[in-house]
Amino acid sequence: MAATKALLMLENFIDGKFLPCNSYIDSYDPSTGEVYCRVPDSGKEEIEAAVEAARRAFPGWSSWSPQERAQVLNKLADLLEQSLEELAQAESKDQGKTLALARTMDIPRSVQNFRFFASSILHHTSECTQMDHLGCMHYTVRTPVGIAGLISPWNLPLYLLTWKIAPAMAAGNTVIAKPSELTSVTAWMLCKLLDKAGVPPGVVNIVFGTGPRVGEALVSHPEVPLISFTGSQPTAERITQLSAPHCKKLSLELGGKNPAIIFEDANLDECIPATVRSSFANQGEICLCTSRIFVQKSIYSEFLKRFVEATRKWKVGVPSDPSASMGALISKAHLEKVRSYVKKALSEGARIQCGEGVDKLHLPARNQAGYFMLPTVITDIKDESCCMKEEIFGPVTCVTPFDSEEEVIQRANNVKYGLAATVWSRDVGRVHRVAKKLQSGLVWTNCWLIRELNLPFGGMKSSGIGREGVKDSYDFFTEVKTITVKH
Ligand SMILES: NC(=O)c1ccc[n+]([C@@H]2O[C@H](COP(=O)([O-])OP(=O)(O)OC[C@H]3O[C@@H](n4cnc5c(N)ncnc54)[C@H](O)[C@@H]3O)[C@@H](O)[C@H]2O)c1
Ligand SMILES: N/C(=C/C=C\C=O)C(=O)O
Repeated sequence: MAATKALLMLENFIDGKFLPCNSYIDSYDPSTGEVYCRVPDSGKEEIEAAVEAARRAFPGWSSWSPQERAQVLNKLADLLEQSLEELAQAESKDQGKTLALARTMDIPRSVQNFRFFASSILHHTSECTQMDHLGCMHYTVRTPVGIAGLISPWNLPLYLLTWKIAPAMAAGNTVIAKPSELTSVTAWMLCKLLDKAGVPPGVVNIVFGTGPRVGEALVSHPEVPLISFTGSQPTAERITQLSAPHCKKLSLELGGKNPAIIFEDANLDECIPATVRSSFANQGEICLCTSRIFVQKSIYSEFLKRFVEATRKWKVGVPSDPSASMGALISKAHLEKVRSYVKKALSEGARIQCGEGVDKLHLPARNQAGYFMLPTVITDIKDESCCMKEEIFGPVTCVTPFDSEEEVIQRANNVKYGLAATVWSRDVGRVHRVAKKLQSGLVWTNCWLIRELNLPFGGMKSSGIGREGVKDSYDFFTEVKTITVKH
């Protein structure tokens, strides 16, 4: 009889202790489609216990100096760095991304998040004004909000969880975090490092489970005054409804339908590989990924030919394969959702230049049930198509020609999202001019995904509310008070 593999059993981490749950959710290895892990299916009871722990820990943690808190965050960064390989293996297995990407992006950025906010918390300044004629001075002070509710998505699990935990802790808040139930393993591994880093019990509590059950229990709890959420717009709408009665502070980092605008003077030797990467990195499961490519008409044919050739070299493989550029999508349901957009495009008369339904996917036998899909390029698609309007969040990108700068700006802006964009041109005046006119919170010119953590990150329109970054996260995770002194 074939030996059944022992399942990895996660536990909630509350008040510095790992606690079992009375029900669990199956979690799958996207590269094989097999259940390999079980995640606690927590609810109100677990949130109540986490709130009690976080409440109890808050007076102590918030009274620590920024220097003392920074020391703990730096120790945590060191411990994460020492566990990089183990964490990368776990992230790759849990999310389906290549091991190479987990090693070079996800885990190093998680380390950087703790180091970055450990440093920045030491350098914030407050404001002061004087009214000499009234014998008054005014100054601001910032204090931690209290218990921070953090909800993160499945595409960059530890990277985006730590992007919230680090600033919340640095500012003196205690934390209740709920990672995605689809990718909970590295959050659980993080919990195993907290005590060794010197994090007092109750400062960081991680409760696992589904959005509607434990997520909503967290969002609607009256003692959690703020929610930092990264995920989809429909979920954000639900969170906004639930938190409204409590007038909670909300940070909402949502989806995108990000354009790449390629002018005829672009350096195609640089632009094409960068735009393949911006379209298909992490299986296209990055909120900043390019999903609409506008190419000036005079170079459209050359660009398309070279872009399709380069896309066909973007290898889909088993995540542990060092030659793979892309791994498996997160779930069977998500794979079917992404495929349905390609079918829809075909039904509208669009052309599939490469990928889904055109080229053949080659995988080992044990991975045939994995959630793999080829990077897919769609052309001859109308701007009104759902493939050009809706976030697909998979390895699918659309290429379409344009004539003038004015036309392409209008078309690029003509979606409900406003998260990121790339602009490719050697004309420096043009890149500045176009970047300013694009309705995006982030614009990369002649590059993609060079992240400056000091500056605001986030989107406009339906891509979210608020920003994250050194000042923006500090402002979000603190309350400001203006004090007037009459002398
Ligand atoms: N702007 C960004 O920085 C950014 C980054 C990554 C992902 N995203 C977006 O996230 C989406 C993909 O991630 P996803 O599928 O995990 O999103 P999702 O909204 O389904 O889930 C995100 C998180 O919210 C939780 N959740 C779901 N329903 C909830 C509810 N009713 N109450 C409370 N919590 C709930 C989930 O369990 C998960 O932890 C895409 O739209 C992508 O663009 C945005
Ligand atoms: N918040 C960030 C998100 C990046 C990609 C999301 O899918 C970041 O880079 O800081």
